[in-house]
Amino acid sequence: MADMQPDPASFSTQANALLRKNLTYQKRNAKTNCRLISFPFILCVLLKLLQAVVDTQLNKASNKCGCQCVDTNNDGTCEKVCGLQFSNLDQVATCPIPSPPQWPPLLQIPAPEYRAVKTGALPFTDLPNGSCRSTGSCPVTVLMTGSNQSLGQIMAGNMFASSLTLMSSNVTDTLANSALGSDSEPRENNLLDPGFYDNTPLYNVQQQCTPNSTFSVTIHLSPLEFKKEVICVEGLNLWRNSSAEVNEELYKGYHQGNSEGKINEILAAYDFLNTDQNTFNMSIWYNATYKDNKDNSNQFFNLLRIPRSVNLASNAYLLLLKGPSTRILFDYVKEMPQPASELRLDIASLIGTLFFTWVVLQLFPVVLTSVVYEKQKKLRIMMKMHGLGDGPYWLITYLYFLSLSMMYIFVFVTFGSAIGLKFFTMNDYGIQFVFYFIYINLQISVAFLMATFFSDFKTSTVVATICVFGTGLLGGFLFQNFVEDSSFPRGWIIVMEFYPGFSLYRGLYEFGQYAFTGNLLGTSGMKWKNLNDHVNGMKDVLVIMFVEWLLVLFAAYYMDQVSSSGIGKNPLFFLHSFCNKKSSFRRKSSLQRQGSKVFVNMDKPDVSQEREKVEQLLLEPSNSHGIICHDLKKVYPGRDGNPEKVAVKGLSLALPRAECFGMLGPNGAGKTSFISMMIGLTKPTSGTAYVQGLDLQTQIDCIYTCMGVCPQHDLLWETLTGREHLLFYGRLKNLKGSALTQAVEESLRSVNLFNGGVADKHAGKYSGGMKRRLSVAISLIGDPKVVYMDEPSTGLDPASRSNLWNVVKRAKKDRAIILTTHSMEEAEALCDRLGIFVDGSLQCIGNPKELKARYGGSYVFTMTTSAEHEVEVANMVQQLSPNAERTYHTSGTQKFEIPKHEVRIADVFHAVEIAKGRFPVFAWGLSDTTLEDVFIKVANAA
Ligand SMILES: Nc1ncnc2c1ncn2[C@@H]1O[C@H](COP(=O)(O)OP(=O)(O)OP(=O)(O)O)[C@@H](O)[C@H]1O
Repeated sequence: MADMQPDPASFSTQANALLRKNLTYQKRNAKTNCRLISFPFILCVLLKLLQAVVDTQLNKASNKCGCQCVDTNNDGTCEKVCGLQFSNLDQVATCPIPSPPQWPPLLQIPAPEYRAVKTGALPFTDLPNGSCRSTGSCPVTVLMTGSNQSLGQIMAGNMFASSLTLMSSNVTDTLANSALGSDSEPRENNLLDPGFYDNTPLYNVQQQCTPNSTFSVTIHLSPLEFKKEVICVEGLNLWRNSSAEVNEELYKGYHQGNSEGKINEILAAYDFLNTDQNTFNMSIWYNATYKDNKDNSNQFFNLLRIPRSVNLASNAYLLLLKGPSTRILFDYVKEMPQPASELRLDIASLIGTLFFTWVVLQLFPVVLTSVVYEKQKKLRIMMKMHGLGDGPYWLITYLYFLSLSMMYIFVFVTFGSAIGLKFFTMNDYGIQFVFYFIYINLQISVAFLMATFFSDFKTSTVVATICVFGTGLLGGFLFQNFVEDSSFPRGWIIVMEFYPGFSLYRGLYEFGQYAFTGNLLGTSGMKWKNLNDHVNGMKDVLVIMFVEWLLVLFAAYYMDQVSSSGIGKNPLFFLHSFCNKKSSFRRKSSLQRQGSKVFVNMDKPDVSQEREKVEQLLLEPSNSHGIICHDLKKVYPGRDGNPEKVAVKGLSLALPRAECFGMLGPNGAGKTSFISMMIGLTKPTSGTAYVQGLDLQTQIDCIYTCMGVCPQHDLLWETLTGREHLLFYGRLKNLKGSALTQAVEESLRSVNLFNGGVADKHAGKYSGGMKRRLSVAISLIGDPKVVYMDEPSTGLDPASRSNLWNVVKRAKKDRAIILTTHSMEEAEALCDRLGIFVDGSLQCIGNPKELKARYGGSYVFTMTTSAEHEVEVANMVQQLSPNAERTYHTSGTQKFEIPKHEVRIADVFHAVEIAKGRFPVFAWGLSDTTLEDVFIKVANAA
């Protein structure tokens, strides 16, 4: 049997068909496209405008470097000179510093009560006793490691001259208090904070001093000089031979303590860098030795190097991105990075990060709702029923959304770069591409996975929108509270990064940070080599997202297979067979299994006979039948206190090729349940069916390749034309080139949709009847061997209906068609055989004539007279046929059923003529039994 199937379309043909359909559909949705594409433009322009507004504010005289008219040449002429010396605190940050001096090493000295002391939790014995904290006499402890101890000692000597110096503020002029010094709460290194520039060149401190004595140092910020009071501080330099030693000691202490609380103690004890325990950055310890590229020597001061300058930028992100920061500054920057006027907040970077998160996220609802929409509107299953395999569907839908999303991001990045947003221009485009690519893939996979849990696209839209905003907020919240807090366990951050919104935010934040810092320092943004930076989370984010993408994609495919798209597959579906498996063996075995259940219902010999025919066919397979249903049963489980419902009770039916079988039945009889099983919308509770020799239970995907369906409700894309629908389904049925064009034209002509340009009108603009005709045309295109039509002529005018009937009549010549209808006229006109289905089972089966003969072996005689002559009419009928039965009687009109074998038509005419002579007869009639009479009779009897 299986060899009789038409060649199914190959994977690439199906993919091609779907791709073309999607592209046409996308082209039609011009409004949505414009909105989608213009959004990045609008956003970029908005960012640029914002930047301009901020710049305007910063460029106001009150915020700009102060200027004065100075007689520089002593010739009485005034020349405008700007500079630090003419600026107040609001202006000073924007002053350019010509020929900036070398940036000196800076060290923040914690207040005495925070300095490192000996504690039980620490293995160090060379720290001072804790009592010094109360007296304020704790030395400033610096732990040094490296291979060159003498260099370290010399440098330390410079820092802490003799027993130690250093430094505090009390700036003598316009500069604000030093950020560095013995303030008990040292301030953050806000780039707008003038204290930031207040760097004391330690190497100038040459003189001996005793603790707490003060002396004045000169700060050279050419051409300016500042005098500054510094305080001598006692220092304690501890040498360790390697950072490994430091680590070991530190962690030993930690592990011995075996308590998380211990880490805080350790941090407190070592908090010689910082008064804020949470900002203690362990990485400073690890990087105790640092190789200077210039002289290739190990420089101890890099021990305290800021792990990456990006942290500086985080302070500049004002409130939004502000978090605890690394507060030590011990860096060696060659020169002031830029004129101070350039040191302003890159608001665009900041807002860019937030907006961009939102922009990328907003693609999520687009994908989710589209997938759920196709599922809810049954378009997905409709395509599947016409042969679109899961593979091509997944591939094309996935690639489609991927290209759409990538295009969207490409437009955004290109335009953003074109207008000079640092966020894009400063960071390596390669890293950006990889990041966006992986994230977009993850996002689409998550949308696909979520789509398997939704059946209503409106709900999914709401959920997706909540997800987007929730993700933004949660991502931002988590980030603000944990990532920037260097004491937060890294393991937890990695766990949090499994939440895609968080990883997105993290990645974009890293880009923003690098861009900002690069811009600030006049260097570059994130480069590939920066992925290895200790505190750069990008690498983790990329790896996590990549792994997650693969896992989610697999989960989405699996869930899609077992839970949705019509018959959900067995959870172990991947172990099952493929299309080309012969099914005859299965038939026999299933028959043998169920043989004992077969019963013969002598009340319905035609139904029993059909069942026997099915048994016979299953034992001796032949090619003669397109559909064989064997004991097909559907039971809906009880819900909300209702009992279970047996909708189809063991239906057996065999349909030869080239037969149109009509299924009649009252409402709720189970017709739709039967058709739904046959087209793979629901799973049979028991029994099975063979379509073209393929088992419905296990080979539904293969059955789809030779099946056509005209569903009860038209499943069409509103913005595709009738022709485009047929082209799409034709391609799915493996029609190509001129054969496709010809089939589509013929099809359009046959359902009267060809002339007058109707074929090229959007289906959304079709009348109900036109949609119905298109649905019928779709079900027949590509020569499917089995076709299901659920009330195909509903809503058609008589002319269209007759036209449609002709189409079906032509079509049934070489295919099996199952048709449900409530129109007896249609059933009689189209169906070779009929079955009347009541309460889940067939009550009778046969061709219309047989049924009428079997169930309607009588004539119907009707006569209308005045009321007083009713009895005479009844007597007349009684004389004609003693077994006649009055079936209807009201105010002079009576209806009788007269057994055909008891009467001759001529006798009836003769009797009526006589009656007319005796009393007035207003109307009379004699008719044969109609199918409707049979239907009512059978339905009532059942
Ligand atoms: N999903 C379901 N869950 C529970 N019961 C159902 C479900 N679908 C249908 N039924 C019940 O099964 C019976 C058969 O319904 P079905 O829709 O198959 O009848 P029908 O012959 O197609 O009716 P109509 O001609 O009105 O479309 C009805 O009693 C119906 O209430």
